[in-house]
Amino acid sequence: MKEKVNKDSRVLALCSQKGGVGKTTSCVNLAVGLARAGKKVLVIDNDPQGSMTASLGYQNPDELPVTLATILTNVVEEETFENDLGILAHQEGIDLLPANIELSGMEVSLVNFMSRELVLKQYIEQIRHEYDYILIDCSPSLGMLTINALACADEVIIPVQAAYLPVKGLEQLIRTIGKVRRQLNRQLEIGGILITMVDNRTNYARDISELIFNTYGNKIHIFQQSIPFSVRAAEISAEGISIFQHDPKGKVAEAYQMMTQEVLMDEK
Ligand SMILES: Nc1ncnc2c1ncn2[C@@H]1O[C@H](COP(=O)(O)OP(=O)(O)OP(=O)(O)O)[C@@H](O)[C@H]1O
Ligand SMILES: [Mg+2]
Repeated sequence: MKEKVNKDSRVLALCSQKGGVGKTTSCVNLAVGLARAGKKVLVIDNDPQGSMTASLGYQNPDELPVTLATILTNVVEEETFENDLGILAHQEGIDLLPANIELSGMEVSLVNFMSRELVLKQYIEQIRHEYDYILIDCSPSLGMLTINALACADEVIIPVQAAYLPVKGLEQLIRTIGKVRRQLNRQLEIGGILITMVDNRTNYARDISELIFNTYGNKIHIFQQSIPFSVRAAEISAEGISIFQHDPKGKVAEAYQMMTQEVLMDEK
């Protein structure tokens, strides 16, 4: 049977060099949100910490024999491989390409490779027809792995934690995205800033949200729906499931559901 060619697949990278802002949590919940809306979704763990891999139930990522590092090595060495190599199926209907500490070696070994920024892109081009959405969870750095994600993404989603002044870090990230757009990937767009961990009881969180809207609102899309702070969100990584299964009636599930709708509305 001929495979369905999906020309409209979207590749979204969740990216911020600031650590702990909710990239992985948002990647997991957006992915499951999209799957619940009937989309075929692959998440790629592009972080040697393997946090998303652990969050999706593989608590010891270092024991996994085939990961993103295997795939990238195959691409570099021009080995042919099956599209489903290394893909794990999660109980909530999404596919996962896991990562572990082995990926940190790629950061170095890619440097000597000729098309070092386009290694992940080669893989994505091989598999993207099989998915509606491919989500890439980046590590908190702007190193070679993150550049690889930006070089193959259609859009970047930038989670920003509503608890500190993000302006400086954001400027650097936006500059990097501009550079990648000019030099490597003319399609790249900023899909939006997602404000996370909002504690509505504090004025501070409200001030930060307002500041982000005032500073960037006229040039970058900011998701209308922000993600509230809740210990329920922090619990999911230990459970290996999304917020939709862990606390389906809670405010975080509702927020990710609404945010997912915003992503779906942007489909071209
Ligand atoms: N809405 C939320 N409310 C409360 N805690 C949250 C929320 N979202 C995420 N967390 C917790 O905050 C921490 C950081 O979140 P997460 O791992 O998603 O961030 P990250 O940007 O991927 O981090 P890193 O930069 O290390 O990859 C985690 O312990 C997570 O469980
Ligand atoms: Mg993370």
